[in-house]
Amino acid sequence: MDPSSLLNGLNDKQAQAVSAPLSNMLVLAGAGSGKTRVLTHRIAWLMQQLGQSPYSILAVTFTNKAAAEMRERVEHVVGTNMSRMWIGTFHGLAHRLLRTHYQDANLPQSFQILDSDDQLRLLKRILKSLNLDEKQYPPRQAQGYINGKKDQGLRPKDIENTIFPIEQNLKKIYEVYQESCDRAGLVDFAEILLRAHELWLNKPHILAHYQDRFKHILVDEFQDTNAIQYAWIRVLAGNSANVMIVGDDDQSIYGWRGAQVENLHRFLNDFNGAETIRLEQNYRSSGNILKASNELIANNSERLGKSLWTDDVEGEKIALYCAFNEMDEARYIVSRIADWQDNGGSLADCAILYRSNAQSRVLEEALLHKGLAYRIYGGLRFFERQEIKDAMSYLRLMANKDDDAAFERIVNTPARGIGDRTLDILRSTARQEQLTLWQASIKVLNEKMLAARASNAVRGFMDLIVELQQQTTDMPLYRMTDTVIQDSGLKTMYQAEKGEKAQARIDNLEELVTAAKTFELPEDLEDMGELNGFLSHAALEAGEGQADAFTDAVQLMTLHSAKGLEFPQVFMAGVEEGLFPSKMALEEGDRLDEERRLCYVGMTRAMQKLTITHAESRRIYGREDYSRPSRFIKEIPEQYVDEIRMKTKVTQPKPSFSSGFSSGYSSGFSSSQRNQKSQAPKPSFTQNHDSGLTEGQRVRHKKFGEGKVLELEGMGEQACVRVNFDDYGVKKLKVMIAKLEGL
Ligand SMILES: Nc1ncnc2c1ncn2[C@@H]1O[C@H](COP(=O)(O)OP(=O)(O)OP(=O)(O)O)[C@@H](O)[C@H]1O
Ligand SMILES: [Mg+2]
Repeated sequence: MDPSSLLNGLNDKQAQAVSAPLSNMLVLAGAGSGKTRVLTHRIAWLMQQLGQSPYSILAVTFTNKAAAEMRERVEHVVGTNMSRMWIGTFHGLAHRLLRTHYQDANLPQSFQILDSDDQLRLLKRILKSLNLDEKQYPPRQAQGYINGKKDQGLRPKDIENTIFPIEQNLKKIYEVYQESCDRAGLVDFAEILLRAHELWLNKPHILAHYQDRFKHILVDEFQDTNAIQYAWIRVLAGNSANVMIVGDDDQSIYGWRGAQVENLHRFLNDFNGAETIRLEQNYRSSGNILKASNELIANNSERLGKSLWTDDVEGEKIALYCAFNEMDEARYIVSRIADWQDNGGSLADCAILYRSNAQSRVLEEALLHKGLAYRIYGGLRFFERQEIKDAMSYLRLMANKDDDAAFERIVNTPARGIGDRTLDILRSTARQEQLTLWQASIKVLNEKMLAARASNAVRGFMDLIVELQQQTTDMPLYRMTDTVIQDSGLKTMYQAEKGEKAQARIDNLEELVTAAKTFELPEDLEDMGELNGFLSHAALEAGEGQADAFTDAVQLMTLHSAKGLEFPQVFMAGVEEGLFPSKMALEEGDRLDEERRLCYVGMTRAMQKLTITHAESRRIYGREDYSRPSRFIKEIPEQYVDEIRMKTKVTQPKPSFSSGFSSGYSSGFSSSQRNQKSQAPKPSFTQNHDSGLTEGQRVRHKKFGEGKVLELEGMGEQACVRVNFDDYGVKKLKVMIAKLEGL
């Protein structure tokens, strides 16, 4: 391919970064300046112009969604299958390493991931067992302490003893917590990274293998790496890999979770000959939005300093709407989205961003009321919902009987007469004998430590798990999931609850079967088995995968999860003192700058139109607050803002807004304000293929039986096909190997 075509559509600075000789490099630039685009093109350049194999490339992105997009974009540019390239989040990649080298990492093959909710439950139990008062040692604080230490690479033995009893006890909690995770084969999120780092340090032959392999390491959003992530990359890179990092100090928004923006400087010191390339042209936002964002962020001190310009038109001013209350705010936003849609715009072009997850409920109600489809990223994550976690816990316990977190969750769900007293006996036996709860139950039963009824109940539970496991061994994953939902009694339990909420829970359980059906285990992880693969997928990709990509829907997410994304229409809701900046940030002075960066991230997501809203009163977290507009609004010069006046109050609510959304605002806006270009939907390609297969065709596979071809990609030896098998769900197969028979 002609090298210039890879550089087409790039400015000089971008082209310089993409086509640089092999070296270490930092691309430091503001929002929307094409950092991610440079990273993607660089990967293509490495392969096409410098003859590097995808096998030698490791790319780290911030979300699984971003990873999938990047893989797709690179495949599109280079036209080959990139399955041999490793690309993912820090957690996803580290998890993959641990799965592959579980023995060297001292983990059982069936180890499971402990999410933050389960982690908290486990800690509560540990506090109790140590006789520590939850008031003096709030479980969340202990959780923060443990995760914080792990993020710094510290085990309990690495933490110095202090004379302060609280610290000593926190350390003790960490110790006991870790022992019980290790016993149960559970790793929390921070542990995944820490163990992967320890794997480098303790197993030189494994490190050598990967150092030999990954000659090229590329990391997006580097400003948000924490100490352990930095160390992991540093060790892996050794002295020979070429590392390209891209980042923006103004978008560092995870300081509260241990991210260290100093890692950008550290990189320049630690990596030989690292050069900095700065990009200054913004291609995303129209003039007013960009200038307003620049002015806002200029209020921060200690910036590396960047200037961003655009040659795009001034565009529309930022709309600022002051609502009576949160319902009026939601209604306003929704009415604007409906207008946008009426003018031919697509819903997916609209994003509503908020500071706190709790804000989403009112927005959801307003969207439902208006009949607009929406999708939530993060927050109410599918795999975090109660009923899903219940069902997954059955699967987890079937995969690994020592999984204490799963045991605790379902031992009496649905209720089967195992009360607190019985559980206390199980827990204390487990603690005294250093056993897991499952092992402790066996002992308690054998030694007849329980009254007959309790003992029958525990036995019944254990039998159920063993039976479920035996009965489903040879089933495809989705049938296994379905069987568990039915035979565990979960479905019956939720059916008995009645009401809309219960129905939603049943719908979700059914959706879980679909999720299992469409789950694809990556080829190189086949050893771990479909069940373990699915469980890890649920823990790692919670929420990101929930979206049905085919429905046009408004996107709702927190400001944090909007990082790296862009939308023609952005609404920032609840921009009020105490909410954004948050109360906590206001109390701890040094966090104000980080909130401002978060505001900058939010504003710079907007391409054509940014709307900022705040409410005079707001009911949130169960109380009513009267609030002032955020200081961030005042920091945006007036010339970029169009303040929307509320229409005169109407006493009669509009009929279509009879419930809940009946406050003052009465009509939509003049259409002159809405002449935004709408974006055409992406075309979908149906291709013919040199394999002789076509999309939509029915085929037969020796093992998986009959199914329908969903998608074909790549050519020749690399050609792959995705087939939805009637009994086994979606599988991605190499055409050469699969030997599909057309029907
Ligand atoms: N040279 C260019 N010509 C035209 N469009 C470009 C160019 N470079 C980037 N873009 C477009 O500008 C937008 C922003 O690019 P990109 O997402 O790579 O920026 P970024 O620096 O990674 O932003 P963020 O800091 O928000 O992650 C994208 O739509 C991208 O396709
Ligand atoms: Mg980016």
